[in-house]
Amino acid sequence: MSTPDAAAGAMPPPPRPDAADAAAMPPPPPIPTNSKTNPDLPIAGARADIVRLLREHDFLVVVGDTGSGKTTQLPAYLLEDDESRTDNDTFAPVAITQPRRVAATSVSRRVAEERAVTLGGEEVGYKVRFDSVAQRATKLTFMTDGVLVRECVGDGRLTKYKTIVLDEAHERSVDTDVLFGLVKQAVELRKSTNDKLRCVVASATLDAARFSQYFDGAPVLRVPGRSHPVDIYHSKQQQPMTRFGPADKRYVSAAVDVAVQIHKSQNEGHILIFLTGQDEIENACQALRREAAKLEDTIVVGERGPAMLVLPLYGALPQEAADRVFDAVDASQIRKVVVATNIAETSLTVPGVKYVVDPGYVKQKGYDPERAVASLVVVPISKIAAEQRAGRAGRTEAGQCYRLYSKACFDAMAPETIPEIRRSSMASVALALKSLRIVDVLGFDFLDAPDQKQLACALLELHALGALESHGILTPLGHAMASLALEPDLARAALESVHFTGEGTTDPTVRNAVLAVVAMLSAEDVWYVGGKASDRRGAPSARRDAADQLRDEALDAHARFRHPRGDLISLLVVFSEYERACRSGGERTFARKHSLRDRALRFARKARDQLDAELARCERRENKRRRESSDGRVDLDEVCRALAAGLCLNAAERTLNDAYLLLPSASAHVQENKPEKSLVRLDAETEAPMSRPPDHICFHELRVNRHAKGSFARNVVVVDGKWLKKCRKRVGTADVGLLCGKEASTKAPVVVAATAAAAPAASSATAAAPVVDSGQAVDAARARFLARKKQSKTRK
Ligand SMILES: Nc1ncnc2c1ncn2[C@@H]1O[C@H](COP(=O)(O)OP(=O)(O)OP(=O)(O)O)[C@@H](O)[C@H]1O
Repeated sequence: MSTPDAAAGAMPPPPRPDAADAAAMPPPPPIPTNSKTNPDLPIAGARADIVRLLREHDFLVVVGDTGSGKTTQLPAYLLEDDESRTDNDTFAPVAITQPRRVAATSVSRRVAEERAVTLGGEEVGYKVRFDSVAQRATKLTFMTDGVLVRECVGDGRLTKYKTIVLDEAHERSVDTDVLFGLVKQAVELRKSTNDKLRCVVASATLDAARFSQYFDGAPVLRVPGRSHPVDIYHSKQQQPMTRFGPADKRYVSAAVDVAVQIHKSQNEGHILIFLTGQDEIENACQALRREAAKLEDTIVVGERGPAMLVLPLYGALPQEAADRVFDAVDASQIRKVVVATNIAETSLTVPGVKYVVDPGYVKQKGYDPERAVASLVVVPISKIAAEQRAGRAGRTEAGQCYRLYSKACFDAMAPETIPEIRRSSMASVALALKSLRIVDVLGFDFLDAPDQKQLACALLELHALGALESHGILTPLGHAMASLALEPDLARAALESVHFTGEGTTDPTVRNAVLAVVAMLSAEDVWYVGGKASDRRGAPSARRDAADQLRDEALDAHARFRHPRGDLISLLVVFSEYERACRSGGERTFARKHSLRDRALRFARKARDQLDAELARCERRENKRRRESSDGRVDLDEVCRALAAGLCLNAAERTLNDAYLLLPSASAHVQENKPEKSLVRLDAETEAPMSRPPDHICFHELRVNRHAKGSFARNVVVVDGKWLKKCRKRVGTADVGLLCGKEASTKAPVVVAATAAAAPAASSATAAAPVVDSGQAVDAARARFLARKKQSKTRK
């Protein structure tokens, strides 16, 4: 079927998906007279087409310019159409996915405002990780992709909903890509029933033909027109790039300078600056505040313009801090300067933003499958991202976008962002798919099949962590891991702390301690070190001395928390002392006094409470009883042992010169090109409290430090070699073919062949068969035998 491509608004009338159908089409449903939608937005012209096409097709692709009204208006059209109908064929409840929590919360608030209803009532709500403001019957629920993926885990047919709107589909996070396949499957499952599920895929910029083809030849509706025009200015200079990202951080000071210039010379209107991460943002905020203070001092009486209000916005910010960005202010008195990561790139409307400053970089997740380590790298953005950023300036009035890169540089940008699934750890993706009973994960219907090698490694990791049987079925432990809102390694640690798979009762002090560590790892970095890193290197000596002093003071303040058993236990000490401070009402001063990040502590506390409830559900299912702790003291051996069970695939042992040698990853036995032996070191702060370097460590993160020329294990915990041996006993014993529910073959391992990434999913999975040593061969044969036995039992 060819792709129908419709247009709305000022364009010629949309060609129908099929001419014969069009002739027989019923007239478009009338727009309710009491509509609470905005008739002035470009999407309003396409309203009738949206409703009609969605009644006729299971899938609809809507491509509309940024600000045309896809996010806020389209779901409301579906709701109002329901209200004007008398039959039972309704669109609501509708789930609308957003790539990020700040988008889900702020957009739902906007829609509730437009509809003059209370957020969290029957009409509009939101659900994000660790926070749900919605009822079961809420008709329009905005949620992150991740939340909907997790709902699919519990209900593969998504029976709660009648329509799914996959918004910002171009963002291509792992969750979005998984959702494409899951929603497609749910629509298929409900196709032949009278409880149809429909799906709208919406974006400002996506390859409509590819999406249409993937979603069963869905019609494509184009909605041209922005709410307001945006003038774009390019810089004449080119930022030098290296293999590791921009050559220096000049773009941060350049962005600050441009914002200050705008503030001094331009009319009212808020400014939005895009930077790559929290540290950069906090540094830029400090610089902007310094500039604002200087301006205040030099302003001539009577010439005072609006004062600058500098606000950060990044993913790890707690809700209240993020909310400040959206608070209404009098623009004649205050000019907001919001310094944000790319979380402000899609869906968000910061009312009154008129100027966007875009240096053209983003921090992206990368993944090194050889060492099974995730990393973050700063890379140039794609054209799509640049357009989205510019789009933020024209939301509530005409705007301007200042690109700190040349037009030539823009022309050279990649057209779209590489999907996250192509550059991240697949462990949680594979776990989610397995918990949906998708056995042949390598054959899953992805829009873009991820790297087969990474996916195969993820399966091996999950098997090594005890989440998968050798024939690819999820173990009870794996099911429990999938039900926790955590990465598989941390979920494993949490479940180990309650002896999920073992005998005995749970020691609540150990359980709570592990949960505290896991919650702290889910928050932003708690250790706050004042002074800019760039000031400590190569700055004039006075600035360097001041920065060094700030840093030393912070490290001194942190030293009291540092524990000889490693950073993870130090985090536990911080958390416990913070809790004590909260109980005595001293939480407000605690962070400042000890040079810690208050937001991280508050976030961790909330995350711990949520995890506590989730883990309690698992314990109830397992019928675990809690033992009364005799004296309330935490058995740190048990805490470290539980953490080791989760992090055992990130483990290293000491070599003679106090460097640490990484233990083989779960997939090392099937690697065709064996990875180089990798040495890592400990940070000075981790090492300081230890009387001697430990023999074995596990870690949560590995950082490559280009200045110190080496890799450093971060968030380390000291573990016992015996524990590691026990937790790692499944490492290297699995067969990827079997893990995908197929027969193991004795041929070479497809998973790591140089051509594996390019091979189509299904065929590579069929052929997959790791090379195994004789011990592993026996295990694999036994697994095959058990799988066959199980199959024949099922047949009987
Ligand atoms: N919080 C808000 N305050 C003021 N106006 C808003 C707000 N949210 C949305 N709007 C208005 O509604 C318009 C449509 O917003 P909406 O988010 O629905 O557009 P969109 O097409 O989804 O854009 P994008 O593709 O950028 O997400 C905006 O351009 C803006 O004019």
